[in-house]
Amino acid sequence: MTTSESMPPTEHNRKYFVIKCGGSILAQLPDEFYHDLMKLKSEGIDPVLVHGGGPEISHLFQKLSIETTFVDGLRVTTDQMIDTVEMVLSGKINKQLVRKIHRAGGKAVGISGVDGGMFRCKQTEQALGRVGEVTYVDRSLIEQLSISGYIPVISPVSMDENGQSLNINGDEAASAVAQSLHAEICLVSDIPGIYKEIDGEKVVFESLDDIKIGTLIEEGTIFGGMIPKVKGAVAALSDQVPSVIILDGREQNALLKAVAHKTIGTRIVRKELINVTN
Ligand SMILES: Nc1ncnc2c1ncn2[C@@H]1O[C@H](COP(=O)(O)OP(=O)(O)O)[C@@H](O)[C@H]1O
Ligand SMILES: CC(=O)N[C@@H](CCC(=O)OP(=O)(O)O)C(=O)O
Repeated sequence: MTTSESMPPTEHNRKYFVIKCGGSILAQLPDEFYHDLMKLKSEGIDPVLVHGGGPEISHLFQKLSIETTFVDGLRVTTDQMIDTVEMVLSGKINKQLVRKIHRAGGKAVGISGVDGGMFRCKQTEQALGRVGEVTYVDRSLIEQLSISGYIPVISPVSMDENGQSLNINGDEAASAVAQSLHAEICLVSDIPGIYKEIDGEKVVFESLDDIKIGTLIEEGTIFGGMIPKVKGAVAALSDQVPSVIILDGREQNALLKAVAHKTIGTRIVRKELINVTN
């Protein structure tokens, strides 16, 4: 996946690659991961980072003796909790990532769904409290930063039409960003891909389609934080987003392999595409 050498990238022909870094893996990502980001950028592919930070938020709530609950992988977020969520995601974690990219020799700008009114969101459902879903992404800020040589680092925290902050799941935010940029997505987590336990052994699926994913959720093979991940992935699949890959960010050259469509992690594609390639 490279851009033509004769045609310098403009906002019209840029090739974006959306990378979502889960909170489960952030602290364990090797320096090589950040160097590979720079490599992508130097090869004419614009990485756009979206991050989570669920474990860090849970850890802080535990210290504050505030109980947290999840429904299908989404954190029930009360009015009292939302500011803490925003501080952890848009403050601490966002800036940690920006610092790491700079240490690797790159340039990054940390923003959240609020900045430039990038995400338009609505509350998901009353029972989840201040949890939202993205209904529209204005890609202009991402484009401007990318054109200027920066890697955008996006915290998913956002707001509704009244300016009230909303907690958005990182995987769902990444899916919305990728749809808007017509980019492939790489969901970086702490597992080698989506697996099923067979005779006590975790067998990783090399590829999965939307139909099979539905079955795996129903039978309980896919649970917890993996649910918003695969739902976001399936929602993003389109002519412009042909596949989404879920992988372990600690694997050697994970990002480069994902971009080159080499065998790594689990690739999620639409059913008709699996039929064509298999
Ligand atoms: N079938 C599955 N294959 C792999 N992981 C799964 C599966 N079902 C549920 N999970 C869980 O999903 C977790 C990844 O989701 P999550 O904790 O939200 O990660 P992240 O913080 O990286 O977004 C894994 O650590 C694993 O416990
Ligand atoms: C609504 C909702 O669940 N928001 C997530 C946002 C962070 C996130 O998505 O973090 P991971 O990618 O590490 O799971 C949360 O509060 O945990």
